[in-house]
Amino acid sequence: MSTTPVKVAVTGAAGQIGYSLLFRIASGALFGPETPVELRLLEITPALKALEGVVMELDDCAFPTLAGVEIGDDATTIFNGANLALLVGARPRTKGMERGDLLEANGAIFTAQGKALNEVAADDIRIGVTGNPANTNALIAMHNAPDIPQERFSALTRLDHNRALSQLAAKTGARVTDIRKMTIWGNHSATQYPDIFHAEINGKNAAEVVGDQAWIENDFIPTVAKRGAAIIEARGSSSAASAASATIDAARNWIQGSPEGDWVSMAVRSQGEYGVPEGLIYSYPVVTKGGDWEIVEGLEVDEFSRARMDATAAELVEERDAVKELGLI
Ligand SMILES: NC(=O)C1=CN([C@@H]2O[C@H](COP(=O)(O)OP(=O)(O)OC[C@H]3O[C@@H](n4cnc5c(N)ncnc54)[C@H](O)[C@@H]3O)[C@@H](O)[C@H]2O)C=CC1
Ligand SMILES: O=C([O-])CC(=O)C(=O)O
Repeated sequence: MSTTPVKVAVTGAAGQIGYSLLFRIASGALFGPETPVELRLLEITPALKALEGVVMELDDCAFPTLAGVEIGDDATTIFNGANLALLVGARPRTKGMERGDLLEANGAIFTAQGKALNEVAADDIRIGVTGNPANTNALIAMHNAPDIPQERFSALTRLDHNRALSQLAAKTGARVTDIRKMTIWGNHSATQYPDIFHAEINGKNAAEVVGDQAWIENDFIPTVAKRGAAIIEARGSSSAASAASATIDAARNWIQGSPEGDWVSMAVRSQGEYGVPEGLIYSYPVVTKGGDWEIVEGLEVDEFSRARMDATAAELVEERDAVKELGLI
């Protein structure tokens, strides 16, 4: 085992997703059995006691890969020297809260955390944002960390990607491992566009294998895009274990690379690829290697896809303009 632990900061560590995520990171699911991990856990002050309980449980697992845990409510202390920051904690929308209020509350969190990361994170920092509205929270953090290269920020659409794989597998009888080149375009919201027109099932075009445009339009796309709401409806609270699993998948592929001959979906800073306004954090098909990502370019986009890619971009433009108006970026 190597001796220098990787420092992984997790925010919202006492929350639902945290409760699944921390144990998997500590057990080696992210960096493998040979790499020790130090967890640095950020919470708001009232949640620190609950977080102490979670740390007691982490201790009780006696994970061979867990080299240490630090907890606290000060971002500058917790992010100090972090190599990877998973920003999960966010302010949920509560009754009577307008969209603007939500953006403002989260704006304050991601402004402060962006600044702290800028100040104290390690030079090789990678930042994955899970907390909603994930794309715009990532945008705010990125703008508040001017010394960190913009490509080090991404927002989580891997859960949507995994949901899409699972729905397509169920429809066609394939295994998820038979499917490649799934794409989620745009925002982690109901406007996202899960696209199977470039996907392959055992090397054959997925849309052709399905052969049912009505299913794609009326079933597949809305099921994937509204899955978060369906889980809340059924479970009484939002996806947590699957969100934690996707957070791990996304970070692991980012650092260790996407599978040969395949790609993954990540929301990353647009430089105008596929006609998306520059500067948005927009989900694209990406190939990753050694902590870097590259957008898969040159895919053909028909009218059906274009309309959906534009609609989700328009929503992100609205969110960006709202946070700009609030002076957050
Ligand atoms: N991108 C995605 O695919 C998904 C995103 N989410 C989002 O992830 C976020 C977390 O979800 P849950 O764990 O279920 O929520 P939760 O409410 O159980 O936990 C959130 C935690 O964040 C903490 N927190 C709030 N402000 C903080 C701050 N300034 N610094 C550090 N911690 C802070 C809270 O105290 C709480 O413990 C939510 O915004 C949720 O909407 C959830 C599922 C999927
Ligand atoms: O809406 C939420 O908080 C949950 C969410 O993002 C999802 O499950 O995709």
